[in-house]
Amino acid sequence: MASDTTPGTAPGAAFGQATGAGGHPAPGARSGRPDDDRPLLLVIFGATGDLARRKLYPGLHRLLAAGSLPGGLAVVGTGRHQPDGDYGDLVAHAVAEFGPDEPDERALAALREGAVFRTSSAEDGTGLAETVREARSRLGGDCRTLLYLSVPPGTMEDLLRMIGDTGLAEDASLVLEKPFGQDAASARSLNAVLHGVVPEERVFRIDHFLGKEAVQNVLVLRFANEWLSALWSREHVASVQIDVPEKIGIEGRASFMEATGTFRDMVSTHLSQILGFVALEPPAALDAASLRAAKLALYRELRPFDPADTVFGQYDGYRDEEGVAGDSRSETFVALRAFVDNDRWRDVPFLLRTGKAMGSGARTVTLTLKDCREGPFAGLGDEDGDGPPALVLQLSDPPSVRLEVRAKVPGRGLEVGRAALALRSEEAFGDARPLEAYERLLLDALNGDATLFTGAEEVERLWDVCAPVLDDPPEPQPYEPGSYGPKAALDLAGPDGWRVPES
Ligand SMILES: NC(=O)C1=CN([C@@H]2O[C@H](COP(=O)(O)OP(=O)(O)OC[C@H]3O[C@@H](n4cnc5c(N)ncnc54)[C@H](OP(=O)(O)O)[C@@H]3O)[C@@H](O)[C@H]2O)C=CC1
Ligand SMILES: O=C1O[C@H](COP(=O)(O)O)[C@@H](O)[C@H](O)[C@H]1O
Repeated sequence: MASDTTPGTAPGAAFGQATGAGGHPAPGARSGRPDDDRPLLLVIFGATGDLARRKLYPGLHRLLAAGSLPGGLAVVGTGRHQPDGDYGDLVAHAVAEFGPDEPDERALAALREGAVFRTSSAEDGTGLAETVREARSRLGGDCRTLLYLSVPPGTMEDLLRMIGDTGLAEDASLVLEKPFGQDAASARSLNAVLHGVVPEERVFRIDHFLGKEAVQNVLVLRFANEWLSALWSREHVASVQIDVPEKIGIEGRASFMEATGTFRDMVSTHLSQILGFVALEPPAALDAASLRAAKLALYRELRPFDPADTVFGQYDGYRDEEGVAGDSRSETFVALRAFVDNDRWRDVPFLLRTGKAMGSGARTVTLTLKDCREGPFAGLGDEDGDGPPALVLQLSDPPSVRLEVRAKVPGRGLEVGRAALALRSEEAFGDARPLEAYERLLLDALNGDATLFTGAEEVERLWDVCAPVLDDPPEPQPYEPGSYGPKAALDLAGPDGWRVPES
């Protein structure tokens, strides 16, 4: 926990393909040159959408600027509707709006130069297939192709059929955005269609929270520190909170929120994936097969979410947003209490919370530790009101970690106070420039590394876990924008409450 770690000295395992000392490259390391020099064709479905503009184009720009992509790069954007104006302009505006203050002009020019748009739909992909064939032959015979489905979950299955029928998937890999399906039945059906189009080895189901440094750090903290591993169970942990509040509202994504809701958008995906990393048993290795096996085993022991332990909320004013129904019952907030029925976690509540238009954007995983049960300090109360000791992992970029402990207050006697040991990544590893989650995962997918992508079986199992709440959703309760959600959600956390980190 001390913040005096020597930069660059962290030994041992990381994620990804094996090279170098300890058998692995440092995750997120910028090599300044691509892992694979073959030309690259990226086909983005949903190319005019929010995600493409907010993350994919700025991410590609940064990767190009860092020299991490091959010179021969072409982007084919597609969707049912032609963008207003030139596609290259849309890409450039997205980089200007969501990228760095001063874009790298050469990278931007390269991105624009290789960008073309062609309309397509689930019913008709012939024009797109033609454009893709032309782009591939321009790039050369050995070009790699990545199809990125950045579209709403309900549209993927029909698009995949079209992709299969038109031959677009030949020799291509597929990245599919979350949520994967909308429930257990649709996820199973989607997997079946998908596997008829490409084998699982060429499938990359993305959950970008797994691309975040702070989320990967959960695994390193747990498994690279023997003493922390020893602490990581019901023996010492009283409760776990996974708190992902967002200050932003729906940012114009009314149709997405109305169709999907926060439970499917955030809980069945990001929060459950974080829970997976926090709670899984030690994986045999840090590769795709081992990590997926460990998560699947954990999710099989995760008790299906109980509607009685779930609170849905909707912020006041949501129904006035453009595109939202006046009587909408879509939830913009979810809090729930979950349990893992195994020897490590039996009876330890896992509290999950996320929502839009909330009072804080500080995302945290908090392991509240048990109070001393024996010895001279047994039975210490919570006189200072700060709650028991806790390990607080801040899911920020860069990450930070606080171990909140009891310590002696200087002076006569043995007065007990609270203090924190803190690790701030930017102080500890100053020069290590992290990749943004989408940059990291785009690179991994391009290089065929599926370690940080989700597997077919685990997503299906997670939908089974979600089924009781999907079948019997609680009525959304109103909450004020800028608050911490409805009162019922505050009560869910019990007497210790939700721990909101110091900013
Ligand atoms: N926005 C975000 O911050 C994030 C989004 N995601 C995920 O990314 C995916 C896309 O999200 P986002 O960009 O926000 O969504 P948008 O609502 O902005 O839609 C993306 C694109 O999908 C296309 N589309 C919509 N319906 C269809 C259809 N029936 N057939 C073909 N294309 C269709 C639209 O283009 P057109 O109308 O031209 O067809 C649209 O531009 C979702 O799965 C979401 O969960 C993940 C992380 C973050
Ligand atoms: O997948 C999604 O994630 C974003 C939050 O991701 P972040 O990395 O920008 O914090 C969320 O706002 C969006 O609703 C959801 O679709």
